[in-house]
Amino acid sequence: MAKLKGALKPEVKTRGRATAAVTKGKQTAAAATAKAKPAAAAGKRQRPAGFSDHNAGWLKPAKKQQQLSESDEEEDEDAMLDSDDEQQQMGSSDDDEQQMSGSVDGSDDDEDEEEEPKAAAAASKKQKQQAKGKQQQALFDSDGEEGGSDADLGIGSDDEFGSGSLGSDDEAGEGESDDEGEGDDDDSDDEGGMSDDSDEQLAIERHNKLLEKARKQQMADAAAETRAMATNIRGAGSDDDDEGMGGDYEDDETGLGAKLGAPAVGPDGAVDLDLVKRRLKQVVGVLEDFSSRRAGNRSRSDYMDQLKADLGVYYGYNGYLLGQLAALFPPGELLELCEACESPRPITLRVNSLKARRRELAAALIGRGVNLDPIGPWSKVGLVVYDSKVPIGATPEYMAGHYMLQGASSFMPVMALAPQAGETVVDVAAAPGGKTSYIAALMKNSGTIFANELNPSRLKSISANLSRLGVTNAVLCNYDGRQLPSVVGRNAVDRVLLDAPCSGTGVVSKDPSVKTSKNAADIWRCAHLQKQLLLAAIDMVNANSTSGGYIVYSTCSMLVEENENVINYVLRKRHVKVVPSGLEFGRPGLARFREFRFHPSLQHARRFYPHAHNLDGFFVCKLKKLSNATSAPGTAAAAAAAAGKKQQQAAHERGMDGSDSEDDEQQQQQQQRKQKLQQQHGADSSEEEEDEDAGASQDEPGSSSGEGEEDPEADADSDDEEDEAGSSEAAEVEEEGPPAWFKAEMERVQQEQEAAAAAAAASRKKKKQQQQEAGGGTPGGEAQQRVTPKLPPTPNSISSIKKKLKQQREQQQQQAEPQQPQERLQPVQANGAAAGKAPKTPQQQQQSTPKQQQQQQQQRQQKTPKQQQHTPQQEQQQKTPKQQQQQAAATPQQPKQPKAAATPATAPAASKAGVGNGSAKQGSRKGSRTEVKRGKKA
Ligand SMILES: C[S@@+](CC[C@H](N)C(=O)[O-])C[C@H]1O[C@@H](n2cnc3c(N)ncnc32)[C@H](O)[C@@H]1O
Repeated sequence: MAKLKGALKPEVKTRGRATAAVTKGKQTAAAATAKAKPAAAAGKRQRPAGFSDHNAGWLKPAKKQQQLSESDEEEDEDAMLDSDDEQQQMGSSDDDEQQMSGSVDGSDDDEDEEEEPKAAAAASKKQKQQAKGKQQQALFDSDGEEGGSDADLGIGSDDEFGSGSLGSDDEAGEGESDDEGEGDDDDSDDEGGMSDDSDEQLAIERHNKLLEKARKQQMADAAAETRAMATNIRGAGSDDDDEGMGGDYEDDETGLGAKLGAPAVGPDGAVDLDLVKRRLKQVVGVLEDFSSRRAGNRSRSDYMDQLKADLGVYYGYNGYLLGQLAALFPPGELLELCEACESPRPITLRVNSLKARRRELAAALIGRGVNLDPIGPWSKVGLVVYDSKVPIGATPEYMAGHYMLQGASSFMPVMALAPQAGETVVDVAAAPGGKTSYIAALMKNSGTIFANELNPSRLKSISANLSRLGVTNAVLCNYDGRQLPSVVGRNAVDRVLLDAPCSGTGVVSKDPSVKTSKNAADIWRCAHLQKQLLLAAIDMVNANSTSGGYIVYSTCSMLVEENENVINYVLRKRHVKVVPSGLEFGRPGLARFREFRFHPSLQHARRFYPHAHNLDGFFVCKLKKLSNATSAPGTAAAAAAAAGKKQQQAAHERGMDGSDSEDDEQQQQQQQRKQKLQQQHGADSSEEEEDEDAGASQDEPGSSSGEGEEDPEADADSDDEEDEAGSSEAAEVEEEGPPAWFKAEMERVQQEQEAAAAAAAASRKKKKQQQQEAGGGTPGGEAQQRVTPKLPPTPNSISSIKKKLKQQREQQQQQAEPQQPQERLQPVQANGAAAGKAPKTPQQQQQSTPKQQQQQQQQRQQKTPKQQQHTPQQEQQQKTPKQQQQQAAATPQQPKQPKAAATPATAPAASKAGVGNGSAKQGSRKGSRTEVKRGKKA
């Protein structure tokens, strides 16, 4: 078995510098042996984590560009996500874990030796690539648009280099002056090492395999060294103990390289990072097989404490962040994550489909010496750049706006948002505009994008990027995102993207200061702002949008407080639900974390990790707005109102049917429990059952979601979820339509109307009696009795309320107005025809009092055939809650229905117009409209 130090060793030494005095002794040896070290044997194992790609034949790296085939044409159209890839990616961590614990057994030695020559070249390549990490980064950092100084080096302005972090927004401007991109020439010979491999394997896959192999070898070396060291210490000659922490070392912590709790120092008394690394791996091995490998009576927390301490020393994280990450990942993965965060993610670009096609752009760039591949089958517009002979942010194609330098993870939120042509979309936190421009491309430059950014100094980066990329449908705004609803409007847009400012814990590789600079207070501050921004984002979206009604929330943080907990918060505050994002890979969001219990639908959210997906740490969650109500059904106020109303109803019904008090109590308890659940809504409920109950309150019938158009699978998922969770709340939402507060207001208005109508009826009755007493009865009065429609039993609708209101007003008018004999006949005559009733004889008409005639007119108008086609419920459903609200507000002063109703001022005009010629066309506008309609019907 090769006993050489891994290719990553020099990198390891570099890492430790910040936090420890480094023992230098072994570094040279590590560096010297690294080139001879077989970094990897490609292709014989399961695919490593990283980009997956089924487009291997699509384009070859630079040296193979002549092999470009016309069959590639279809790729852009047909690239499909392959879930197998995800399985492989997800499964890769298991694979890694096996290697971690099993690498000491040397089972892969033969394979290593066979592939050594090729792998050595690859390792050398890898080393150079790592050394060039800064060079690569500089390709992108040279950003004239964001304050970069060197125009020669490109003008890429990329969200990767824009800061998502609070308080460090200007990091985007830190572009390094870089002409090192040219230095890539030197490495071109090495590319053969990569391209010699099977054509079936993409370079990125090979790259990952090499990485993985190197890591595995490094672990094997470390284990061997550990054994050797332990052997030396113990004075025993055997180094055959492959059991690591098990076997001989069970009671001897020297197997760790350093005892638990002891500083890992070398002979010179300085911290020995090699020793730290070895202990890290050994401790991980023990923790993954704790019962058989722990030493003596050491507890798990002893090992965990050691793990965190060593991670802190080795990688430079502070205790707070390590605690958070350790709660998120099992030990082996935590180590992988820390390791992955030490190297930059692949450089990627997004083809601007407004100006270019991927295949053509790729060919052009390859021609300039850019070594690239499609990013993966999950994107039709992404390219991954391995290296380049030219500054990738300064090519003619870049200048012409054919592409945007953009981290692969930043594709995800826009893909989840899935903006449609012609929509109105808000990008709440837009600088430097990477996602905005992608949105514009998906919308084909149609509709409107409000691209907002708080930091004025970052506005120019958006402006420059959008201009270069040919985006013409964006409006730049400079507001605090929390104010946007009052600027753009509430319930006014189709979709909102909130790519929120965050702690940046997912982009440590770009900003290593995050490792030490973030504490609990920072995270809390971020989360607080994120919640406010997300509420504002939701408030802008129109739930009744025919094509949209969606909000996507994303962060480049891995912390639950900034992600799932923010979503869970808004689920309680607004009437939204989590829907599948449509992203086919990424790990599911968390429904449980530490003391948190989130809504189960949070599993629809997606998490991306550097070590698992070769992407920045990222979180994406898609929400569907269910109604434009400002309070969600889950809020305390809404729950109390709903519960109170139901209790009232139940009590009323029991009063009628005589249910016993035990039922009452049970029902009350049920109500209280439901109310409590709605208030807690998962965040602090501890039982699974409660989560599910709370879940029901988030569901809605799929019919109104409109998801099917863009995400059929999402629809199916939603339906499943609704079925599972039960739909009692959903039915309530669907049936009742308007929110609770609105209905309560309607009921109040209705009660007032009914009271007024009853008073008016009593008054009428009294008057009638008086008339009868005075004149011996009036046929007109009888007629009125006959034609007055009996109002339907108070449906909870605006139209019925309006009818009642109108009726009441008419009653009042009748009582207040002086009678005008000249005009009294005309409305009745006309109305009689319009309503399809047998016209009364002149005699009958004369017998009706003006009030009665007016009443008859109004009643007939209220029951025009058109109106009769619509039930009050239908009318209600046809209006948005906002319209209903406006209508309700306007109803008492300005009843709009029926349209034909003549006001007291216009009625005489209409009457006059009808006199003599039977035509209403010469009447006033209102009157004539009414009369024309009548005329036609007649
Ligand atoms: C993650 S970055 C956005 C990256 C951008 N979406 C892209 O893809 O190019 C977050 C941005 O939010 C901005 N920001 C911070 N607080 C804000 C607030 N209250 N309102 C709006 N934007 C804010 C920051 O200046 C930063 O530019």
